[in-house]
This record gives sequence, C-alpha cells and structure tokens, in this order.
Amino acid sequence: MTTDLPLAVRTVPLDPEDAAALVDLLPAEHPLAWVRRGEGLVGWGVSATLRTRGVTRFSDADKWWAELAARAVVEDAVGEPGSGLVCFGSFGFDADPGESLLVVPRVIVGRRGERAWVTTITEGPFPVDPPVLAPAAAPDAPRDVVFADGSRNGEDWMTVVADAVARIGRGDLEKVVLARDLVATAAEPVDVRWPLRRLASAYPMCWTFHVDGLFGATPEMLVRRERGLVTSRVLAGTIRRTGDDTRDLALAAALARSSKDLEEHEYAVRSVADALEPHCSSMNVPETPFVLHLPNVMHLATDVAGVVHDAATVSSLQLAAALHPSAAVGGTPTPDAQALIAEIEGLDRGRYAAPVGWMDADGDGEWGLALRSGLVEGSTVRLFAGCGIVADSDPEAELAESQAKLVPVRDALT
Ligand SMILES: C=C(O[C@@H]1C=C(C(=O)O)C=C[C@H]1O)C(=O)O
Repeated sequence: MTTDLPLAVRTVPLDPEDAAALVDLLPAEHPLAWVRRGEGLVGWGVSATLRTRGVTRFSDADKWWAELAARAVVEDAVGEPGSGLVCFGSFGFDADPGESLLVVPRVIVGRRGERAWVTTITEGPFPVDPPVLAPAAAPDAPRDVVFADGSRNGEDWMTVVADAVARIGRGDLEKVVLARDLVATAAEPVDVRWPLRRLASAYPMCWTFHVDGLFGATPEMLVRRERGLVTSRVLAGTIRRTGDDTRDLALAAALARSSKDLEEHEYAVRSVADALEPHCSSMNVPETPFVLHLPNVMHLATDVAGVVHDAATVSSLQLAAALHPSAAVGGTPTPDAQALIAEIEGLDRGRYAAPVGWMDADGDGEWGLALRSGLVEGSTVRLFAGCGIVADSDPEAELAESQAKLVPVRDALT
C-alpha cells in the first residue's frame, strides 16, 4: 500500500506510566517493535508501505521516505529523535533474492528516559485524536513446537565451514561469515508478540525488534544517528557461556586475549570505521574491544562514534546502506566473502543479518543487524545464526557457537 494523500501526523506527550511496558501495548494486527531496556518505539497499523528489492533497495526506500516525509503535515509537541513521523524498516541481506520494506504505522508509542509520547498518523485532515492506550490481552504461547534442520544439517554445515577454512588457509580471503537455519513448526499460527515479550524481558541489553514477520533480539547496532552524532556497536569474536560465573569470567579474559577472535574483531571494526569515515568530521575508534556479556554468549565489542558532517543530505538509512554488509555479517574482503557465501552457504538469508530498525523525518534513526532472529510464516518460524570463520576456526566449535546463538529465539518460542 502507498498513499497519495499527504500524511497528517500528530505527536503528543504521554504519561511515562502509560508506556511502561511498550511491547505489552501491541495489538495482534500489524505490530512493529524496536525496544531496549524499556525504551524505544512500538507501532501498529499501516498508513503507508514500500516494498522493494534488488541493488537499489536502500536508495529506493530512502527516496520514497524523503518524499513522503517532505509532504507530511506534522504537529510534534515532543521533538525527540523518534517523535513525529517515523517509519520502521527491514532490508534483504542480498540484492536477490529477498524483499525489503518500510512501514509507516497508524500509531506509534515511544519512550526515552522519562519522556514518553504517542504519535497518530492518518491520511489527513487534522485533527487526529490519540488512541486510549491499554495493555493488550496476553498473546497465546505457540503450542507443540518441534524443531528441524533447515537448509542443512549440522554435519553438512561443518563440512561447509571446513571448506571455508581451507580456502582462507589458501589465501583466497581473510574472513567469511557462514550462517545456518532451523525450522520450528507449531500446531497453530505463531503470534509474534509471544516471542517478542519473552525476548524483551530475557535480553534487555539487546534491541528487540519486529518488522513484517522478522523478529529477534540483536546485540549489534549497525548504525545509530541522532542529532549529528553517529555510533555503531561492532561485535565479532564469540564465546559460549557455561552458566558458572567464575568460569565465565575466566573465559571472558581468555576471549579478550584470543588472537583468533581479536583478528576477526579487527576486520569487523575496520570495515565499519572505513565506511563511516567519509561521512564524519571526527571519529573515535577504540583500540581495544570490551567483552559484552549476554545470557547465552559473550562477544568482543567495540563502540565506534563519530560526528557526521552530512546529516542534512545523508540519512541514517544511507549510512546503513554504506556499511552493509559489514565484516560482522559478510567477511573480508567484502566482495570475496559475498561470493563465497553465495557459492557455499546454501541458505536464503532473506532479511536475516541485514539492517532492521527505524528512521524519523530528519533521517535520524537506528539500524541494527537482524541477528538472533526468526521469520514467522504462519505456523512455522525459520531461525537463523551465523559465525565468523577465519584461518583458525574449528568447524565443531563453530557449530556449537551457532547453537548458542539460536538459543534466544528457540527459548522464546516455548
Ligand atoms: C552472524 C551472527 O553474529 C555475528 C558473528 C559473530 C561472531 O562470529 O563472533 C558475533 C556477532 C555477530 O556480529 C549471528 O548471530 O547470526
């Protein structure tokens, strides 16, 4: 659906108490989410949608959004990033196959610190009354969920990883990220709000998202731009947690010293810093990563920050497009890694591992990487996980790592 009438948009402040549990507000029809630690945005209903694909997917979406935003009539009494007109988006990893979309909801509820707001969007004319907000009835849990291998079983996937390690050893490339999928089947169509609620409470340090069936809790922020400041959280280098805190601390220390993981991490940081540099007047790229502790895994992490000089002409989505695919989800060098993924991975990534997030009318926004994610299609859910493969990678350890990365979505379905 697209709209020819200019959109009428009104944002009014909200008592933060009414936005205390954002995901609990979501109705069953067309829910959208981007939340972390109780803050963020949820939306529902559809005012306008763009679906696109191919190499121009990011530029098509950016152009469509700029035109829609320029024509909209906006009354915004809040003035925060994420108030006023906002779209949610999710992009295909590859130009082909894979669909990309932007959605402008009918209602958006946002929360940032102690400020909360509600935005209503219609096809003119004013005035638009804000809806009365109340927690929705609790969604039903998926029933009788069974898990099966996706495009490859574990054994076959290890063979593919071994092939990649051999090619890296031969000097064909330095790093490639290889992914696999699982298929969950439930007795009835899955209500995505069930796993969303579970993920938002179990992984508060991640960004819990949902756009058009693709949901998850990602720890990786590809790019956030707010008022001229750009940040990116780069992850690469992973270790599984054992559940024993003392042992996990020792493992975290080992991860921070592991030359295999530090090397893999360095590639990922470089790819982000190089792509952001042309847009920044100054940048801060920390020399050493920190260890990000998640309930299932620990990652080497680096927060890259910069001051952008082209916010008036370049949107956060264009920055995401410039960064995609970073070495965290593609590899190094990027073209060789992409070619190898297409040759040996044997998986249609769809929108997994690609930018997902939101953007406002100024082009500010947050685009995470759709990791630790699943795609709901009726009563089935495809779950995805991938691992960065370098010269020292061991196929069995990578399979175990992929299993650990599947845990959040797996658990959220039961
Ligand atoms: C590709 C995924 O994760 C990426 C790969 C990582 C790694 O190999 O160490 C770590 C974080 C992510 O950048 C995934 O979760 O599916």
